[in-house]
Amino acid sequence: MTQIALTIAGSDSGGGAGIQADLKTFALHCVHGTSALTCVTAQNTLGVTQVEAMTVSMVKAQIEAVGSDFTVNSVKTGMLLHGEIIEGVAESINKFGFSKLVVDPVMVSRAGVQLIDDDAIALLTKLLIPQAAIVTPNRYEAEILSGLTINTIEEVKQAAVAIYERLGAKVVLVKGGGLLNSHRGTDIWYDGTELKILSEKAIETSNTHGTGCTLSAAICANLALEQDLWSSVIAAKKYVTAALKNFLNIGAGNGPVGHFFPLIKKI
Ligand SMILES: Nc1ncnc2c1ncn2[C@@H]1O[C@H](COP(=O)(O)OP(=O)(O)O)[C@@H](O)[C@H]1O
Ligand SMILES: Cc1ncc(COP(=O)(O)O)c(N)n1
Repeated sequence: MTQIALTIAGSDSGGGAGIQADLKTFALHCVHGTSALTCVTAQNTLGVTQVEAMTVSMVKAQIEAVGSDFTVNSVKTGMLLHGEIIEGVAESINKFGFSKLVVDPVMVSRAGVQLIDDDAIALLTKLLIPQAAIVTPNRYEAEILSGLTINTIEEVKQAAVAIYERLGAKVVLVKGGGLLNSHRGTDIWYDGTELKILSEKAIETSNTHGTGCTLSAAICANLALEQDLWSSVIAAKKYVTAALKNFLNIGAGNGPVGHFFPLIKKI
C-alpha cells in the first residue's frame, strides 16, 4: 500500500530546506509526498533575500485538494509566515481531522533570523501546537515558546517541560543544532512523564541548511509508515545525522544536507 504524507511549508529556491527538503525526505523514505505551499522564499546558502506569501485561499485549496482525494497518513507544517495563513491551515487541517500532525514551529533560522511575523507566533501557539502529536522547536524557537533562556542541556530540559505544560503540546522535541559545540547534536524529548535524551556527536560542518526541516519530515514519513512516535523520532534522528555527515558542499554559504546519501554514498 502506498503511504501518503503532506507537507504544509514554504519553498526554498536553493533546494536545501522547506518544501524541497520535505519532499526529498519523503521520497527517500518511499512515502508519496504531497504539498501545500504557504510562501515562496528567494533563498540560497547565504540567506533569504525575498519572501512572498501565497494567498490564504490558495493555501487552503491545496490542502483541500490533497485531503479530499487521498488518504493522508501524516502531515507536517513548516514555515507558515503569517497569522492568516496559520488560521487557514488550522481550519483546513480540522476539516479533514488529519490525525498524525508534526508541527515544526519554524520561526527563527539557525542564523537567528526571524522567519515569521510576531502575531503569527501567538496563533501558532494557540491553533496548531495543541493539535500536534509532536512539536519540534530549535533552540531559538524553544526560547520564544518557553520564555526561558537556553544555554545548557539543563535549560533545554526546562524549556521542553515549560512548552509541554504551558502550551498543551503532547510531545516536545527541542533540537540541539543551535547549542554550543559540546551539546550540539543533543535533542531533548518530553512527553509529560519522561525526559529522554537523543544524542549524537556534534558534526563539524557549517553545511547544516535544512536539518530541522529534514528531521521533522523524516518523523512525518515514519509516522506515515505506521511506526510509533518514539520509533519515528529515533529513526528520523539517525536519518538527519547521516544526511548531515553526507552534506553537500555547494554554494558560498551554509550548504544543505545530503538527503539522498544512501543512493550517492560519500562515506
Ligand atoms: N552540527 C551538528 N552535529 C550533529 N547534529 C546536528 C548538528 N546540527 C544540527 N544537528 C541535528 O539536526 C537536527 C535539527 O536541529 P537544528 O539544526 O537545531 O534545527 P533547525 O534547522 O530547525 O534549527 C537535530 O537533531 C540536531 O541535533
Ligand atoms: C522555506 C524555508 N522553510 C524553513 C526553513 C528553515 O530551515 P532549517 O531546516 O535549516 O531550520 C528555511 N530556511 N526556509
